Amino acid sequence: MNEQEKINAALKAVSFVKPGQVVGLGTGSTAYFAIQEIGKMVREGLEIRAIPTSEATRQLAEKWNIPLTDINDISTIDVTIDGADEFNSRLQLIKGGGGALLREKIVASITGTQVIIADASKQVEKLGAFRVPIEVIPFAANVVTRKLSALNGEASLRAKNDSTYITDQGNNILDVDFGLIDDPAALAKALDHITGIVEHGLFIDLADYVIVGKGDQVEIIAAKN
Ligand SMILES: O=C[C@H](O)[C@H](O)[C@H](O)COP(=O)(O)O
Repeated sequence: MNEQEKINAALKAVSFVKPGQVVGLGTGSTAYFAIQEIGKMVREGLEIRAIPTSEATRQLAEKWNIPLTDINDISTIDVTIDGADEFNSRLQLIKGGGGALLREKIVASITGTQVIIADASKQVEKLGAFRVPIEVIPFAANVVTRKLSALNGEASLRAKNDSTYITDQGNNILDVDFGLIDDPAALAKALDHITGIVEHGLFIDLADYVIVGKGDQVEIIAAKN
């Protein structure tokens, strides 16, 4: 994990933001730098409306006086800048380490240009060293845990400060070890069909670009369509 790589990726990503756009604001320690930079651009006169992907990001955006809008009042988001926990060469992602995957995926699903920013440690050949975060309704946590073991997934209920972790939607997170994942798209489809899962952290065909900081360089990787 390299802070300067995160900063460099974030500074590159904000060049995707243009005046008048609706902008999705991601969550996490990498998105933090992009939000801060967008805040400075707003202070210098950039006019945008933004949609935060978590309550933490909402607070950060408010601190920077970034104008916010309600996702229910718009039909598309022009560009979203967000982080990731892992990405592979097909720009498939694991997200949700910070618990924000549900709003992040909703935002990504209506975003025209999804820009992921990361330091070099996030780039992997196969996804899965980072456990897949899965948001579940509390009522179903054990039901889903048992169904996941049928998919060779070992689930742990996320905790924070000795209590069960609660998402912005009042749900829980299972962090699931599937080992290294041979076919993330197939696993994502299987997870889509488990009742009780609200959403999972496998992001398939959602990233248009990954901007990765590598030392003092920045690499922009575009999705192959
Ligand atoms: O739930 C959190 C998000 O998916 C984050 O974008 C992801 O965990 C990466 O966070 P960070 O940039 O702090 O590594």
